[in-house]
Amino acid sequence: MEALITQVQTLASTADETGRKKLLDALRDVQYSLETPYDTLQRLSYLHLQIAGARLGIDLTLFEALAGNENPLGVDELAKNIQRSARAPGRNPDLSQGRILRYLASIGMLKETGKDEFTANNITRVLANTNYQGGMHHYFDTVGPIFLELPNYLAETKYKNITDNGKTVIQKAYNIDLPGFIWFPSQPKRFAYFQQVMTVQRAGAPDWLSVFPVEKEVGSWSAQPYKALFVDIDGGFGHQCLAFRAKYPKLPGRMVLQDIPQTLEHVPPIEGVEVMVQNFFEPQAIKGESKLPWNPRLVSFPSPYRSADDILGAKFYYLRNILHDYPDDKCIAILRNLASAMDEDSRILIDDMVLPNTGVHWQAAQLDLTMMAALGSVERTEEQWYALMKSAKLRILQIHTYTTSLQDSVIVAVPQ
Ligand SMILES: C[S@@+](CC[C@H](N)C(=O)[O-])C[C@H]1O[C@@H](n2cnc3c(N)ncnc32)[C@H](O)[C@@H]1O
Repeated sequence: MEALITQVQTLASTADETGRKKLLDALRDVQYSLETPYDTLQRLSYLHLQIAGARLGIDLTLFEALAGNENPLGVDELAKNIQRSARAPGRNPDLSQGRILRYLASIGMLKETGKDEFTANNITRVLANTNYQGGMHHYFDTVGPIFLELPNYLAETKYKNITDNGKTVIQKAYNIDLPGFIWFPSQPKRFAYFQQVMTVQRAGAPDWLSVFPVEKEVGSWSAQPYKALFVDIDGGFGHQCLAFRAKYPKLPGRMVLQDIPQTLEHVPPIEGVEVMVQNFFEPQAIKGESKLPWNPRLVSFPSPYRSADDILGAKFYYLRNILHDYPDDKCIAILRNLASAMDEDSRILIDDMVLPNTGVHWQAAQLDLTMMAALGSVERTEEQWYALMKSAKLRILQIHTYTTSLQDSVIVAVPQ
């Protein structure tokens, strides 16, 4: 047994991302093949409890306490840590029986080192990180109730595909009329958790800059007089602007982060990145037509808008994980707003999943169902992307794929 485990670990340590994922899936298949029906019942029936356990551990600051100590901690010491924690004020948990801790250890979220004594493992360290904690909150607090409603919703709607973002499971789960992405920003706590997890999505996997040939695409394009090189449309906290600038510090041209005010008010200043309010359902402000000279006194875009007339078209209009939030009619509206802003050198870069027609990975399939249930949208197959772009009167020039399980890709598009 030990030899087998060492062999698997060695294989994993030398594998690339694709190989590592293949190994994980193969190990899962072996595990399931060994299950008795009762094992299967046990595993599936308690899936809710696993994420509830993670939430509990986060609320009690257990993961931070263990990850912050090299040595194992006893339950009494852990309880004292929780009382001292600024994030769990007034909490005085009874850990004396170790029930929560032993459950978390039994499902691998921490490690039991002796009687009433625990230490961190790799999963503890993930759950001690604020952004991953945001993810646990997002999936437990906000997405969880949607999953619970999904079977009944689909039974009531005769299992039709969900394509209307005003009639998804979210309206039933939260007793609201608004589409998810209109309702969501009005929920500051939920929205903040979501933005946190957005910053770590795909962490550890290759990113789009590893495959997209930025310098080649920029070629002889000139940023003169004051053109934007990169507009991150609904870029959230601006992490892609940061990554782009870190990789290409010398490329000329302005960097612009656009989003809605509810998001931008949480974004700390980012050096070299101008922040601009832009609703993507309204005409894109950074556009090809230039009527007025540039006003050099304005070093950042005030909110709300400055005059759009003195802003020149951008080289790249980048949309990461935006179009998968919307059904086709809304995507077409977003894309048309961009198409009418583009000049002949502009390119739309869509950073989204491009699914194969068969053999979709479970991580992609679960995201797709979440999109359907919450937003009436879809993770599109290559065929669906081509059809959507044609309807938006755009032409796909290339598709650069950079992850294997999710098939994250950059779709490069121009007006037809
Ligand atoms: C799925 S997140 C993607 C964020 C970012 N592109 C990323 O990959 O991390 C969607 C973003 O769209 C923004 N958003 C939602 N509705 C919008 C609208 N009507 N106009 C502009 N941005 C919007 C949200 O504030 C959020 O930052």
